[in-house]
Amino acid sequence: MTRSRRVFDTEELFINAIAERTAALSAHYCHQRGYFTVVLSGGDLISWLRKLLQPPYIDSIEWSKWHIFWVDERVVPWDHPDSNYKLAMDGFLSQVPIPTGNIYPIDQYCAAVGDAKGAAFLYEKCIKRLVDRNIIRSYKSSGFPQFDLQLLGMGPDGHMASLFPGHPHINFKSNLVTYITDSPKPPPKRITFTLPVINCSSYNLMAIRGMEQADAVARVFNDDLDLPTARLKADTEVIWYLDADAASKLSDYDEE
Ligand SMILES: O=C1O[C@H](COP(=O)(O)O)[C@@H](O)[C@H](O)[C@H]1O
Repeated sequence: MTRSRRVFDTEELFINAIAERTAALSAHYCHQRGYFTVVLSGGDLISWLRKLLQPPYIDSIEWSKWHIFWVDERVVPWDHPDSNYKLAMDGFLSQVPIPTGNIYPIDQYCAAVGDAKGAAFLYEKCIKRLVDRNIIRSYKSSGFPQFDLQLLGMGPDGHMASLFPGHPHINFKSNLVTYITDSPKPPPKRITFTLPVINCSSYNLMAIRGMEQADAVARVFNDDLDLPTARLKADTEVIWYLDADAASKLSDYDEE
């Protein structure tokens, strides 16, 4: 596995780099397999995908081959303002021609009634079904899902997906998807990929901007394993895209 890190001076350069890398990986996997499996997170990440909605990307990407998943989801109705699915639909997915059947939100009924356990169970089942159909690759024949690209963000406390510092679920290994009902960041009910699934991904792109994240970024690069984000790996490459504020407490970095 390689780990690369780039620091960008402007938001424009930062979002251009996300679009460029995503489009390059899309071209690679669409050509190689006929599918591109993309895992989204919530938060600021979605607005940073906006370059993909513009030329040249909007016209050149083979959107019909994309399959969309969520690394974590808040267990709220699909149309709730806290829903990561709604965030992605409103800000990105509704504006690209990805077939509806290739978009995999959490179960609508579980979301509506707030059944976190049921939502995690059904999401795991959905992922396994797609591994069986060979839409999601299987990690080195282990049966574990291997996504092509996960687009991730980090909270100021160092959480990624819905894996929070100090919570035992960071060590869960027996499920692909787990759930919590006591998230320190609202809303409390969430489902999340477990760490082994996150770290199986071929590429993990972690995008972080802002001064609020600077302490956690410095701790991550000092390998402070109390922070879930410090445990991020990938099968091929972990790509860190930061802005100057987020990188400001690192001892060394190259600005672009
Ligand atoms: O609650 C969540 O937070 C993280 C980080 O969000 P950010 O806005 O600080 O980047 C996000 O990655 C996750 O998907 C979301 O559910």
